[in-house]
Formats: sequence, C-alpha cells, structure tokens
Amino acid sequence: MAERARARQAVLTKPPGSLGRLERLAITLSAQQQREQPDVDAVRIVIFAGDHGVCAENISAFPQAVTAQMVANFAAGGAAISVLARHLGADLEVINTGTVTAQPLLPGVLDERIGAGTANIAQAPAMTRTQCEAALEIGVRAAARAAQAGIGLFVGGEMGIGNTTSATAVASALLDSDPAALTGPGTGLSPTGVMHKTEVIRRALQRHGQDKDPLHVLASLGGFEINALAGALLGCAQHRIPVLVDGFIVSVAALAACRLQPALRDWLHFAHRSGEPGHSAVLGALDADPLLELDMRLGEGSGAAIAVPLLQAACRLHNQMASFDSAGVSHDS
Ligand SMILES: Cc1cc2ncn([C@H]3O[C@H](COP(=O)(O)O)[C@@H](O)[C@H]3O)c2cc1C
Ligand SMILES: O=C(O)c1cccnc1
Repeated sequence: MAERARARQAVLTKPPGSLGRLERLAITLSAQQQREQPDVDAVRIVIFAGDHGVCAENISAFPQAVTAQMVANFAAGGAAISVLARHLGADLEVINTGTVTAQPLLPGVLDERIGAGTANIAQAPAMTRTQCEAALEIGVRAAARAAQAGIGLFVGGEMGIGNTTSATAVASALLDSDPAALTGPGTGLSPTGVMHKTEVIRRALQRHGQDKDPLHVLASLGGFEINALAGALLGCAQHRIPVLVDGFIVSVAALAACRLQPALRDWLHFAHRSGEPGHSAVLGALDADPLLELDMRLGEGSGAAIAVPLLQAACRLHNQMASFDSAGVSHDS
C-alpha cells in the first residue's frame, strides 16, 4: 500500500517531493490504514486520568486534588483539550483510572478506577503486577472501542498531578539515564523544586530501577494513566489505528509500549516537542522527529490535537489533487 501511495504522489500536479513531510505522512497513513485513500477525519481523543502517591514528596507545583477537579472540567467542557476537541469535531472520552478524591458519577466520565491512586514510588512500587495489567487492559479496551467506532486516528491524553515525576522515573529506567538529565519543571517547579524532584526520582530508581523489564518498570514506577496509555497504543496498533502521540508523558508511555512490542513503532506519529526537557531524549530513543515545536507543555493530548489538521490536510491533498494526466498538465520537458 505504501508503494501505491508513493506512486500516486509521483503523478499529482506538483513538483515531486514539493509537499515535503505531508507526502510522507499520507504515504505512511495509507500503509497504516491499508487504504488507497487514507482518512483521519474520525478522530478520538481519550484522556486517562490517575493520581500519584509520589505527590506526598512535594514534587508538583499543584495539589493532588487538581487531578479529579480537572476530570470534572474535562466533562464540563472547560479544559484546553475540551476546547480543542470541539474545534476539531473530535470525540473526547475521559477515563478515570484511579484518583484519590472520590468522585460522584459524572456524565461523560468512564469510571475504571483501579485504586485511589498509586503508591509513593520513593517508598514502594507504584502498583502490583495485577494492577499494572489491569491498567494496560483499560487502554486495550479504549482502543477496541475506537476500532468499533470506526476511528481513523487515535490521540491519547493524560491528567495526573505528579505524573511528570513518574514518567521521568520510567524514562530514566528505560533509557538508563541519570534523572538529572531528564527531570524538568512539569507544572512549573522552581529550579530548587526541580533539584528536589530529581532526588525523589533518584530514590525511586535506587529502590526499583535495576530491573529493566518494561512491565516491571511500569508497575514499579509508572502510573495507572501512563500504563493505560501504553495499553491503548498497543491496542490501536493491533486494530491498525494510527496514533498521534502527544508530549512528554504520552511519549514515555509509547517508549515503554515499544519496549514491550517494537512493532508498535510503525503506528506512531509524533505531534510536537514538549517544553518538558526530558522529551527530546525520549523522542530520540524512539527515532521520532515531531511535526511541531510550539513550547507547549500542558499534556492532556493538547499538542497532538493541534497537529491533527496537518494529518488531515496531508490526506486531503493525497486523495483529492489532480494528476498530471487528468488535469492535462505537462510534466516532461
Ligand atoms: C490545572 C492543570 C491542568 C493540567 N492539564 C494537564 N496538566 C499536566 O500537568 C500534570 C503534570 O505535571 P506535574 O508532574 O508537575 O504535576 C499532569 O496532570 C499533566 O497532564 C495539568 C496541570 C494543571 C495544574
Ligand atoms: O509534555 C507533557 O506531556 C507535559 C509536560 C508538562 C506537564 N504535563 C505534561
């Protein structure tokens, strides 16, 4: 299918290669979807929310209660990703994978709580192996629902105060990197705060970071929402749904998922380079060259949402441009 898409690109009314990466995007999407005319109009954004016990170490600029409060905000339509989903006409699914604050049943929020947040990774494994598998399954089910709904492009997002700490710990373990090289301000820590956060991550790695098995790393250092994202990406690949990867957190989930199954990499597009400093190392390890760099560092899938129209434009051009023959445009001198 990639060969056919490449042949089509060669006869469209433009100098060969002049649409640059948009041509390669269309060719890749055509191969991923196994369709002559790739179509990413049906977009689903799934936000996985979960709390992190490591918040007890004072590693975020915001209180833990914000996770559940933002879940309510997603449901009410007031979050950045809510606005972007409406702007794109995309489905928005919100899944609570486990928050500390008990929440009343909110319309539009799927309750898949595994527990009241993870344990504090500086002191204990984030979760049991059983909980880790349950988290992966949450994502696998989300991907299956997307496939059932005929979704053409999947965007994963996350909400979890403290999750840059968890994600940085996962990335440090998987990349065998010093946490000082990857730790950043997240929601806005001061330089002193970042140093403290680095030490917390170092303690977590000393405790659990020796075994590099990806499932062990996800269970001991990950989060319910991060692990659900890893499962969702793997599920999307199984259903041949292309994925547009958001920022630092989702990229770390993608890295772990690619360690579990390297063939996943072929289904991933990378939307942007987040302002979170560790993102570049994670992107490098995934051999990913993101489409955009807008100094965004929000999460929620917001950076991916911003890049969706680029993929849609690439498909439109591929599917709708005239060929030299059909338009009667000369192409040999
Ligand atoms: C109001 C608000 C909305 C957010 N939406 C995403 N995040 C982002 O910030 C959090 C990670 O940063 P840290 O590790 O520093 O806590 C995650 O919830 C992430 O999705 C938010 C954070 C806040 C405060
Ligand atoms: O890039 C991200 O995913 C990110 C960065 C900072 C805070 N939350 C998320």
